[in-house]
Amino acid sequence: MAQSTLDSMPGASTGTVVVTEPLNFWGGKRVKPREEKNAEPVFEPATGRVLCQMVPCGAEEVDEAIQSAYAAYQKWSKMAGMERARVMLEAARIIRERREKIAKLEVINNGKSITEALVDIDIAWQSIEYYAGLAGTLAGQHIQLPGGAFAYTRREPLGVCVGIGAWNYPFQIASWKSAPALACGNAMVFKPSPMTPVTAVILAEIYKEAGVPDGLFCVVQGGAETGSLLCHHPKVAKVSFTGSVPTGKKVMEMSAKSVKQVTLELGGKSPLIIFKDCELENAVKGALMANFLTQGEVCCNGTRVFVQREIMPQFLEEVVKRTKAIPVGDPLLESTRMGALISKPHLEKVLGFVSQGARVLCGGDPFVPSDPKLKGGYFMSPCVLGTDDMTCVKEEIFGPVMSVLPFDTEEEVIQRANNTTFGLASGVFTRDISRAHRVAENLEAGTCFINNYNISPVEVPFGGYKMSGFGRENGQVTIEYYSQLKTVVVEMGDVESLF
Ligand SMILES: NC(=O)c1ccc[n+]([C@@H]2O[C@H](COP(=O)([O-])OP(=O)(O)OC[C@H]3O[C@@H](n4cnc5c(N)ncnc54)[C@H](O)[C@@H]3O)[C@@H](O)[C@H]2O)c1
Repeated sequence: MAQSTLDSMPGASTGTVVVTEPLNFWGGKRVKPREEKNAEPVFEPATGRVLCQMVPCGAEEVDEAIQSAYAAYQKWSKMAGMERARVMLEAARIIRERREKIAKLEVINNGKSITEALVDIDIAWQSIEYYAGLAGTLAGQHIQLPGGAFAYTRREPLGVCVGIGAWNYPFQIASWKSAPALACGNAMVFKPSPMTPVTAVILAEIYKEAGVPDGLFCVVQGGAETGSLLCHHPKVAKVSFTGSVPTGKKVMEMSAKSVKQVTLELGGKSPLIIFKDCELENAVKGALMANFLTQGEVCCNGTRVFVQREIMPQFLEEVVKRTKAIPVGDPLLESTRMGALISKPHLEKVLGFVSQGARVLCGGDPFVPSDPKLKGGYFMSPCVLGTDDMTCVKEEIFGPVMSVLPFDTEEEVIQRANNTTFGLASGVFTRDISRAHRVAENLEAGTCFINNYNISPVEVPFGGYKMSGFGRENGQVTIEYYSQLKTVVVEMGDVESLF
């Protein structure tokens, strides 16, 4: 298995790992692709080398995975919440124990720095631990009715849920979706992005080792076609999707045909508003955190940084100085703060945005690290832009590109901040607490950070407004997105019939 891939991890360095084990998982084990003919190469972003082959699952394989998940669901859903919790806590413990190996594999497949990947893996096990804690608390209500009759509600699972993931947080997305799903008694079939297929199957193995019934968490590999087979399958009760707005719309349309529930975690172009009364040092740090994690490939990034005109010169001086100082290079080195973008076409797309006539204050060029093994990697220098009204300020770039825009008044900046079809996140830096809460109230976004940016504790709901999607991940509320209420009405006397 990839237990063997994982075992090779401690000594692994960039440019050395090849993954050959099958990447599908159902029925409690890894499953070889039925036919190899549509195999696609998966690249290690830091070197441009082929890491493995991704072979998409066809209709029969998708059906097998779903049937195996359904069989597991029949057992798992009958267990008490506390029994499910014990298994999930064991899964969280195993992930914690193997965090370094899993993080390394994530880096090799995704290109992000090891420092960040370790945080991602920690957030993944924390999410499983958090929902394990909630599993035993799921309960209904008792409602007294006239004449001794009563009703009660039962919080029941939905059935087989599908998770479809993006490539920027592969292991974490699989955990954020499966943790609440499993806590509520569902099974999940997860499809990772075809660009990052290698770590979801490790999560599947860990769940199995922790004691879930075979089939409870399955992994099918593939792209759009496999995703569409999952969304159309009649035995699937819900689809939880993380990805771009155009794909999210398709997922919703396909799911509508058989009235499946849908959660959509989509893209963003989030505003970060910095008022002149802010603590400047923190605001600068906040702007960097809002733009440069995971090479800027983060859905909730605050890529439109609005700065009040009076403090613009000092702000720009600091931000540009620190952006230029970000160490870009081998993502497995602890000193690296920015690794490689996910793919060559994506790097070219991001560089294309920069070259659209914007005022470049720093970066925005292809970057070739001095280490010869990284020559074919997809690196660029982090970039700060200083002009308004360009495509860069409207469309999601999904790369290390921050746009800094001047503003004068609170009223004006709120109107400009909300002038977007997206609504995933937002942020405000100010020392004026009334202003902070007023701005938070008026921003049209699912999250508003006050005097910080891009922290995502698992206890806190996360999700979008407007075209950034609906439904939530994390927090107690997500239980509602993975369960349904049954009402049971109980008569204690005779039936009063009108007939
Ligand atoms: N809101 C969030 O939580 C969040 C988190 C991470 C990424 N994102 C967003 O994801 C996007 C980047 O990820 P991406 O490039 O992988 O997005 P994408 O939309 O191209 O792909 C996402 C997933 O959908 C699958 N897919 C593609 N076509 C499909 C179809 N027709 N039917 C079913 N599935 C299909 C892909 O194979 C992949 O697994 C960005 O827009 C980013 O903002 C959002």
